[in-house]
Amino acid sequence: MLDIRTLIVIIGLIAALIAVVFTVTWRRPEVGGPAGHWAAGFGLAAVGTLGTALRGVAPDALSIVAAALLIQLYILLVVRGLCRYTGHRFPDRLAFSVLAVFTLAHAYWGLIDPSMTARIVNFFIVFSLFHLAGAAHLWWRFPRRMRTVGRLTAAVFLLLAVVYLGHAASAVIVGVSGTALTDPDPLRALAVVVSILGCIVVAMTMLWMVAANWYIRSQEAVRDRLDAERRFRGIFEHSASGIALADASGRLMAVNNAFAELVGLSRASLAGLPFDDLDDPGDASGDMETIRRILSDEADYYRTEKRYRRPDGQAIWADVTTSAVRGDDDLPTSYITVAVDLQEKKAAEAELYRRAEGEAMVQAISTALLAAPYDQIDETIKDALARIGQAAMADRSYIFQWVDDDRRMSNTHDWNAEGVAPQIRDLGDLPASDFDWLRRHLRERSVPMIQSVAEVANPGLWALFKQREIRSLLLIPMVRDEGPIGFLGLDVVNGDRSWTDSEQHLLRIAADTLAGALARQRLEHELRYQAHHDPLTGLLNRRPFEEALSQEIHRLQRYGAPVALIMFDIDHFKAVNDTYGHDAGDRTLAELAKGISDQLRAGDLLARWGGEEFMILLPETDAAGARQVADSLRRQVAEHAFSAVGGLTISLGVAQCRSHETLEDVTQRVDEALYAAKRCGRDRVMGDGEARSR
Ligand SMILES: Nc1nc2c(ncn2[C@@H]2O[C@H](COP(=O)(O)OP(=O)(O)OP(=O)(O)O)[C@@H](O)[C@H]2O)c(=O)[nH]1
Repeated sequence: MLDIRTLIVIIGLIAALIAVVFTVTWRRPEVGGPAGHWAAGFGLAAVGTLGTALRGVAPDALSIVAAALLIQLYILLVVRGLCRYTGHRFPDRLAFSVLAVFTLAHAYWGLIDPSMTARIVNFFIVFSLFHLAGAAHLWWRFPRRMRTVGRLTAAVFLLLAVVYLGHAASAVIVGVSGTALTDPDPLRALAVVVSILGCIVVAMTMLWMVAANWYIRSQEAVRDRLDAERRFRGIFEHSASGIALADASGRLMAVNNAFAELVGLSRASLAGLPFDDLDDPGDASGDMETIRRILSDEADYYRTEKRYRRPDGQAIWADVTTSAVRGDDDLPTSYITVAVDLQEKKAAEAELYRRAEGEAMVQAISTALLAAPYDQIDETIKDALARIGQAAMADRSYIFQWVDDDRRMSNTHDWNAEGVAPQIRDLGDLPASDFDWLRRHLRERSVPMIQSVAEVANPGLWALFKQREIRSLLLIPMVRDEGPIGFLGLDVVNGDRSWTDSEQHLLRIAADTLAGALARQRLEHELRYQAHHDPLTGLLNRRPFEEALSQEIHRLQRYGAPVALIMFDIDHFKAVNDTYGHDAGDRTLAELAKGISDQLRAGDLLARWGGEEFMILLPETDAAGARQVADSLRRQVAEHAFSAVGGLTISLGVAQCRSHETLEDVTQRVDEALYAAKRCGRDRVMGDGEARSR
């Protein structure tokens, strides 16, 4: 059997051990300050209990006083820690003043009035009052949100106060009934009571701490959830990204403003809408299958780039991340989609792509135009216009050039998208004065871009564009060193369109390339003209005439089509020169060429053969027909009064080509006929047969 004092010592030691273990191990950082207070409280409780136990070992009034003091201090600190933790102000000065008074009272009764009854009564009453005050405080003054804990603790305090009062009452009764208080048994009984009470307090406090800890945790969980919800709501409402919550069936439950803005619908109209109704019909994204996998916990999230379709038909690119929203059992119940608007990125990508395509287009057309032979320049320009029109997303691309010494404007080349009516036939010859407004632009090398014809203020222009069903247009000057030669035009008839600076830059390069090709064409045309024409009379010269004659001989040989030649020259032209001067002779030659040329049919070809000799090619004509023509010409010349020299005559030789002969053969025969006409007296026509017979 254990001695009762040994038992008390053991209980006290266990309590002290619990306190030390608690002090060392219980360091939850989130509890912080209160843990320290509680640990200190436990330490004091242990010491108090030990003190009480020692009192049992060595009965002494001082040890009871010390124990009482320590236990009260412990309770005070526990309540104070709790108050600090809950943010409630603890009346430090008042509490410690009361404690000091009670301690002095203990000291007085313990030391000065050693009456045990007085000490015991005093001890229990003070203890009881202290707990009553604590209970009242916890009951009424505890923070509202922890009221349950406060009132639970108050109830414990109240219970303890009642117990202490009971003890005080029993001590009085024992004292009154004359029990010898010096009897070791009542003292031992008292020591046991005190130590047991100490242990009860420790145990209750531990219980209370566990309950408080649980309560705090649950409060923290609620608070965390509320915080998380508040944070989520803040992110949801103010996020620049679109956020949409949808239930397991794919119907939208909530969307934020950014999402509503992204898809072009109001938040109210989006609620309850099937999420996939917003998808662009052109995208078979297979979202629902992936979402099914997320909802059945087979995938965490998925991210993709997809298009939503706005009510106005515009497709909007978005970077979309979809993940599951989990319920209390941690299983996916719905899903959340975060959509980041990619329009700018996609537009930049498209712009880069278009620029690269535009550069490739410009490169290709400049190579093709540079390499194009003279007779294919027009075709190559048309191909280039097709490429330019398609790259610039226009419905029509065309070239206008100033012609006739800038007096007229002509639409010389065009390309029209499928289904777009060509305009070139009506625009081949326009007065340049209609384009004065344009000339101003071109002179300044500015690009007149009309994004929407509806904005055009000039009524004449507006009517012109309207008549041609033009909605937007861009005109780019084509300028050479010598000045503007025309412009490259782009029309849009199926909607409004604007061209970015970089597009305009590329189109300017394309227009310069086209201008270069046109200039080369003009130059070559000029050189060819000069090479093929006689500058004095403007007639073809000998070489191209021979080419034409060869072709006719070929036709004759192949199809038997008759062809005849007339060769003529002015009679005594030397005398004309000598009499009137060389210049007058020149003017006379030009006048004769014009007069003869006016008399000929459209298919006939007049050329200056050399000196004052001319040759006429008469396709589909036999010798008799040629002779008739020659006679008529001779007569008209003879009757004509030349401005510089007056009357003149010409001699003419006629020959019909034979199918087996060469160009040299036939020209020689016609030359012989002319020679015969000269020999026979001039101012006459001679056939080659006649020439030989003479
Ligand atoms: N003004 C001028 N005279 C030219 C031109 N080409 C040739 N002639 C002249 O034409 C004359 C031709 O003289 P001829 O060959 O003797 O012939 P013709 O005087 O006309 O005598 P027939 O032909 O025999 O009637 C020469 O005096 C040339 O100088 C030209 O381009 N301009």
